[in-house]
Amino acid sequence: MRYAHHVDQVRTAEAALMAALPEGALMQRAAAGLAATCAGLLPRVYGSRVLVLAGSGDNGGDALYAAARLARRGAHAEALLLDPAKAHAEGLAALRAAGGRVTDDAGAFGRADLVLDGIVGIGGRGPLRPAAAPFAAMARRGPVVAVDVPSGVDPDTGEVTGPALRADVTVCFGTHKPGLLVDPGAGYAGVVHLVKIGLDLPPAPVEALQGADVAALLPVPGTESDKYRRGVVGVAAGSTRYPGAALLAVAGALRGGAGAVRYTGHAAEEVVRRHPETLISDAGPARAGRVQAWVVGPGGGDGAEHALREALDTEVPVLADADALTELARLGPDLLAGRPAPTLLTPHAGEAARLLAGVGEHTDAETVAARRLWAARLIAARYGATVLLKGSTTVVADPEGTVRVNATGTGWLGTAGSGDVLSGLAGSLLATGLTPLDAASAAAHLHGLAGRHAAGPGAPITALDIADALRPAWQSLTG
Ligand SMILES: NC(=O)C1=CN([C@@H]2O[C@H](COP(=O)(O)OP(=O)(O)OC[C@H]3O[C@@H](n4cnc5c(N)ncnc54)[C@H](OP(=O)(O)O)[C@@H]3O)[C@@H](O)[C@H]2O)[C@@H](O)CC1
Ligand SMILES: [K+]
Repeated sequence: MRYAHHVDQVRTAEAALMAALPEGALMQRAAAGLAATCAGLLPRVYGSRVLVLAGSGDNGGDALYAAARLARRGAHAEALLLDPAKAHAEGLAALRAAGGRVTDDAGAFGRADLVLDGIVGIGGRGPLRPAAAPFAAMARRGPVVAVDVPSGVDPDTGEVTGPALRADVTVCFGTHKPGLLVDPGAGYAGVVHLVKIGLDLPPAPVEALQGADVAALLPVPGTESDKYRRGVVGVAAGSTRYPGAALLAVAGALRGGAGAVRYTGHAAEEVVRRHPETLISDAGPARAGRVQAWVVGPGGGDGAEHALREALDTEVPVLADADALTELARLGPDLLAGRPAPTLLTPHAGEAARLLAGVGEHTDAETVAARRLWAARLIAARYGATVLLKGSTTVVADPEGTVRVNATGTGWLGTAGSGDVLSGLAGSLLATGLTPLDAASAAAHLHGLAGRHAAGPGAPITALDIADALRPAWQSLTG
């Protein structure tokens, strides 16, 4: 598991630890870890050109001390001070003592074998300021290593509102920051290395499951299991106009761990032809027969409201997607109030914007994509439901405030019907007894892996390719 903490939590833990340590000890721990990572990135430290972009705070201090360590090993280290009057005095003295020097030649950026971005860290707000902004667009020769956070990325949210410095590697201290795990910020962070510095931190508000965490969640049928004990997932999807969504949701559900899939809707014939193992019910969710979770909405068309209302009237968890979300946004969160079982909503950015409009927060898909944590948390809180917000880095938020992010996805997943497979998969995991938070985060992880598996080194994929790749994706976690 990767854990991420907010800036105020880091500051509190830092203050407690600093009080117990000799002055400067924490910064030396950070600088030592940073210098070690940089040394590993350089073919050899001796003779290589290292440039520090140093801002006005301790982030610049970390970078200067790290450069001093590299200078002591023979690197040509230079520092470009963005706010010379406020540069970290002790760090600068250490760099000079080690043979490094200050430069005001911006061309050093393009010549450096490695650039340390010490412009701003957790003290940062907003985009790069004018003195640093040109570096965001400048050609580079060697890797850029962000110190703690890529400058210009909001550490708490991952929001990027203007120029920011794209890093190849980010070395963060004590804990991850949410902005390193959530896009668009995550896209600026590159590979993230954590340097532990001994902070005593509270429970993390944002976490990212790793392969082993997901493997531990996935259901394993016992020897006594039969299809009913493993869980039956109901799928109310598809319409005469959109039968394909039903096929894809069922395809995902069949590979999601439930023992059986029960389908109800207008695409029964197509579903059985393609997936003969599916149980078919003529009645809607209210009378379709026993299931442990309902998936409702993909390709639902005009019938989506009726199916949603019937599913919500049952006593089992409900996953609402696509047309069911549009209906929910129109009808408002009261529709979910008082349900005896949890609800999982799986919007893409456009549907999320509709759900937000349903609670009086008028926004658009672009804003949702740029403010993913905000959007997912707000929908979860206002609808009292768990939310899986699809897109680059999927964000899962539950109404209690826990957030999980998933980074296994690939751009190739952005293909028609991909979301239908995901909702079937997540619904299937719900039916096996996982909580909405676990079902959604495991499904997002598996779906992302399946997309990568299907796309291989890089090729367009179809939604059915993703469904077919769910089995090898699952095996790659449990094997
Ligand atoms: N916490 C820990 O456990 C440890 C922390 N450590 C390190 O300390 C770092 C935090 O240092 P910090 O508090 O001095 O703040 P920092 O990020 O350097 O910013 C300095 C000033 O920059 C300014 N500024 C704001 N936005 C800006 C922008 N967009 N572009 C340009 N400038 C901007 C703003 O000042 P302003 O100009 O607004 O007055 C702000 O006060 C942390 O990230 C880590 O590297 C480690 O050493 C050890 C353990
Ligand atoms: K930085």
